[in-house]
Amino acid sequence: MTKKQLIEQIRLKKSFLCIGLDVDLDKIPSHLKQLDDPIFEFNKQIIDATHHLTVAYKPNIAFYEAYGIKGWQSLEKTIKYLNNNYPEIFTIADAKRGDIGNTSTRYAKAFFDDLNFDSITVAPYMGRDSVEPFLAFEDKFTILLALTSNAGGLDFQTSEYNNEQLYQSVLKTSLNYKNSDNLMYVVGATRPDFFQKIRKIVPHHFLLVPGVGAQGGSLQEVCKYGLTDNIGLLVNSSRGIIYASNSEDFAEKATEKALELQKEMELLIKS
Ligand SMILES: O=c1ccn([C@@H]2O[C@H](COP(=O)(O)O)[C@@H](O)[C@H]2O)c(=O)[nH]1
Repeated sequence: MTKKQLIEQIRLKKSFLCIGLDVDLDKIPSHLKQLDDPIFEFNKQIIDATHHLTVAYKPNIAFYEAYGIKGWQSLEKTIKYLNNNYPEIFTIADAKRGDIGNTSTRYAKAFFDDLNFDSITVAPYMGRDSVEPFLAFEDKFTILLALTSNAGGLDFQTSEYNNEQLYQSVLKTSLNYKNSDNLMYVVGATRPDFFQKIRKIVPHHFLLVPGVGAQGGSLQEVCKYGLTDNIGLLVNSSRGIIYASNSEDFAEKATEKALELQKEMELLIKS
């Protein structure tokens, strides 16, 4: 998918919502657990119930790897289901990869070529040659961790380094990477005070913003400085939507939660 197509979808749906598919078998409704592939069935029903309200889905790969080969098969079925039935949806593999160049290339092939995700999250710590192999893929996006939502994110990301904080250095340095137009950045919704500074460095790049919902981040606060003329945000909620109920009505309840966020987004886009 191109950035232009993503922006068109945001404008069409009046939504910059990303729904996280972080499936935990201990949390899904019990009636699904008797099925052959409960993870895929859960995802399918969540996707069918929410696709009109969201522009992106973000399976966090850890939730699939945790179930071994069966989990990986559920992931494959989920991304195929999305690509076949809702090709307009932007897909994010939240895998947080990155390694020496030839290994990064293999990660990129796995997620972009084999699984056909539109984007992947990547850790910036190993630098240019660990990130550029992902950026080499046309119409695919590399979402670099900049300032994460978790408490420990401040252990290193705000440390001073060459008279600036490490996350600022990640943003500035990565803008010089080859194909840096293919970059997006992860910035936690729990860090609203940083958005103004971040937008000074990356005024046009998309930010993937997790931390609304279960982690307590505020959509309004994120949008105050995060929104751009082309929206420039994908705001993620995982548990707050997919586990709104653990009964037979889980998909309806997910629709209700997604609709609440979409309506809030619609107002913010207008204002
Ligand atoms: O800084 C980060 C980076 C990634 N995440 C991931 O996003 C979702 C958030 O889930 P919620 O249930 O909405 O809290 C999850 O997959 C995280 O691993 C993040 O939270 N913060």
